[in-house]
Amino acid sequence: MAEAFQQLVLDGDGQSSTFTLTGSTLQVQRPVGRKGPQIQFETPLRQVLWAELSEDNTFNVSFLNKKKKKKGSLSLIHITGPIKDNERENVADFVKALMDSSYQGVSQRRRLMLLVNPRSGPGKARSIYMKKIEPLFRAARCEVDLTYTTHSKHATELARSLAVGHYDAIVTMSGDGLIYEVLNGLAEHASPIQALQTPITPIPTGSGNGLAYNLLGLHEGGDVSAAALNAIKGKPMPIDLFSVTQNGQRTLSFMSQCIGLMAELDLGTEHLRFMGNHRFVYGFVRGIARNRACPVKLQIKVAESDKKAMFQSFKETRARAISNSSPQLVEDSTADGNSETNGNANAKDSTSLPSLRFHEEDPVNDEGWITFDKPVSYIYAGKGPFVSRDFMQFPVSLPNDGCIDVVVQEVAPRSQMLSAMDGAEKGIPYWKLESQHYFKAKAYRVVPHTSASCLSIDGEKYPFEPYALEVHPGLGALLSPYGTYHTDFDALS
Ligand SMILES: Nc1ncnc2c1ncn2[C@@H]1O[C@H](COP(=O)(O)OP(=O)(O)OP(=O)(O)O)[C@@H](O)[C@H]1O
Repeated sequence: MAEAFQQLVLDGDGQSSTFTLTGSTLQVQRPVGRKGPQIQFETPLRQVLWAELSEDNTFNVSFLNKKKKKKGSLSLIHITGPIKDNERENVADFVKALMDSSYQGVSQRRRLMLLVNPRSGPGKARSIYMKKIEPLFRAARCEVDLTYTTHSKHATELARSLAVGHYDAIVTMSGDGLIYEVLNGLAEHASPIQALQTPITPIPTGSGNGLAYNLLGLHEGGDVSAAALNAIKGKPMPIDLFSVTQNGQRTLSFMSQCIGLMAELDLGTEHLRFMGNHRFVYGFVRGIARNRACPVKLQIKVAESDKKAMFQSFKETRARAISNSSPQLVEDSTADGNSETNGNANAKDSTSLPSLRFHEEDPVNDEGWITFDKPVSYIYAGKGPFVSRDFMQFPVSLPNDGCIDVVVQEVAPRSQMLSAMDGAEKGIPYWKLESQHYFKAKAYRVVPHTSASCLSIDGEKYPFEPYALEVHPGLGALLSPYGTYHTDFDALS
């Protein structure tokens, strides 16, 4: 265990720099120029990427510092200075203490498979990688295996033949779509259960980056440096995945499925991409103006439907996860090169995905299934509170509670539907909108009675035809600094 407090004073040309290691931060005080004023940094140890004493008596430290002006994004700082021969022992002790405490419970020199989609979002992923991410991985001495994806499904092909155990994480620079491709590639791997235990983590350069916001929260979710730091220091966090079957085809989903108004406002406005994000607002308002039902048969295997009980359980589970996983304090099972086992540990060596339990023709007679019998405006089901930066559709979602959150919006008066936009970024409709039903479910099935709508699975367009879904507890893994999603949700005051 590293000492809680340690100080290093270096006397470069008569002007001293002081490095202080407290229990949780590194403080640096050094002169700017020969006679300039002192500059001060105080950075959490989690943001220290590397420290070393080189053979030629140079002390180097690299860390990420929060810029106060630039919306609090992280920037990389290197400090280098000569030391004297007689300081070597002292400096070596300090470097060891700093490295031990900065990487407590986390393996150093992570081996990362990095997939950069140069066409994602506004098309800047390549330059963001060169300018911001590569220097950061280099500073942390990560071993990076980089591929620029060249075509659709390229990530699936690479994940399908992943060398299991070779990487500590798969990092994507794109949007949520590339994660979906990676997961479905891992699902087609010869050892899918093991392959899916390789943690995945996004660096947000796409147009939809919901997962990054769920992992890092609203403040850091859009910061590519914070996301790269999560790749370097995040801890494996098991997540539930979903099997969706349609027309005999099985795919894995990690984020959401949507039909009715909320799917139409996205997939039904693709021809309006030139409008940017305004197209979603246009699609929403158009949907409310039409205010039509999406006729479907919906059956749900319900685990919980009481909003207060779900909220209580969310608060307790979240608090437990955070206290078990405060940064720097958790054992990292990737430290020895083996990824963390998860809820499917007993199936670790299996050569196939978990078998399907709830996809039979008509499950209504089974225990726990209900049929939703009111006219439906939309169904949105998924995992992770945010489906996009400004829409918290699943406020009580937990990464591995073995459930999918299913939101069913009844057809309601237009004024009520419009009020659903109020506080949608904070999940307020969960409490306020009585016509919005919320279930924790183990499985659900949808049979459309119309062809006039859309089905979106993790943002991808699927035929608007019958499908069934079931949850696989802890089948996948992400990296997280917090052991749970970094979003909060409160009771109405
Ligand atoms: N070099 C490439 N050229 C074209 N498409 C690619 C390339 N590499 C990957 N893709 C595809 O680009 C898609 C990117 O999806 P993703 O959600 O990650 O990013 P995005 O920019 O948010 O996408 P979108 O705006 O389409 O939602 C993936 O479906 C993938 O198949």
